[in-house]
Amino acid sequence: MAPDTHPVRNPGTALDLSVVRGIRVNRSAVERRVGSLPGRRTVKKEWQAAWLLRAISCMDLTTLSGDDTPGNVRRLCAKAAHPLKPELVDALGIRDLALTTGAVCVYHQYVSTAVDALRGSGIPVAAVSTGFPAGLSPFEQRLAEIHASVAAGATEIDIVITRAYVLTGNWVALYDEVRAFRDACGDAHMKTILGVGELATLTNVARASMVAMMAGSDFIKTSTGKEPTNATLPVGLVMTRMIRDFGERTGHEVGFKPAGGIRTAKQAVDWLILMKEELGDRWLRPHLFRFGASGLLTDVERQLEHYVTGRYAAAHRQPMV
Ligand SMILES: O=C[C@H](O)COP(=O)(O)O
Repeated sequence: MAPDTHPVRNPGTALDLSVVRGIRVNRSAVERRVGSLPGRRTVKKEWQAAWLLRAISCMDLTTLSGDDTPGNVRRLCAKAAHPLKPELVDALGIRDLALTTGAVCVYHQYVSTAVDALRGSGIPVAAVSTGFPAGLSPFEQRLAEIHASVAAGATEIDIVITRAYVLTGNWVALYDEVRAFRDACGDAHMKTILGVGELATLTNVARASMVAMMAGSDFIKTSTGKEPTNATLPVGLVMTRMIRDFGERTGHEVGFKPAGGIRTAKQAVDWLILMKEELGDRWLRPHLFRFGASGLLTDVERQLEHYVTGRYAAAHRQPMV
């Protein structure tokens, strides 16, 4: 299944400060709602495999390590194109699906390596950009980084915001920054990383989400994977409620990408349940939902193997991606 292309983009709106300042989040209500989610939709065994295949198709298979090499990136791309072992594909009866991950996500340095490795596969390359992960390099340098990654063939750009703008309530500066990044992206789709673990409150997360969408983000993304706290379900609930709210106000659909610390098939299913409950089935497809994850595919493959054979593969037989 070649990843869905993004049919429509979010053009954004003017910054509406009265909307942004009017947003307040009640943490205990959020926690109650998150606590009720697992009981709402038990995923039956036979459906579990289908949900895990969906998780693969929505995965930005990621490597963002200081020791990345061209060889690692090429191996990651091969895995993205063929995420499951051929014998597992046959046992699941999904050869015709031609399943791939949603994208491969790398540092700028490896965009051209990934583009070459994925040529002909239809799998997009996403680049983390704008001084990832802290986002504190000079502004012109951050813009230049976007231009360079787009020129190298990235069709998705994951930008990071200046967290200080959120922490000081400088919504105009945040809007202008994200808008400038969006302009620099051109036709590349932009995912805006909020760095939620550094935003102090859920109200800040909600307001930053709204400003990022007003400024034209195609996706909002929780984390870089480098903050002390990354993707959590309460934060996910707040961000998806903002996506719903923005959609109701403007008619624009914005995607969601939880990232950082998502390593198990069970976590993946929890996130898919959240999306289905909060935003509906349209947000279970790669044009509106992605996992940002470096290690998740390993466990998903392991669980699918268990589903098929009734036992787990020995750890040494499970390739690390
Ligand atoms: O954007 C993706 C994240 O950096 C991945 O984080 P992870 O390595 O914890 O899965």
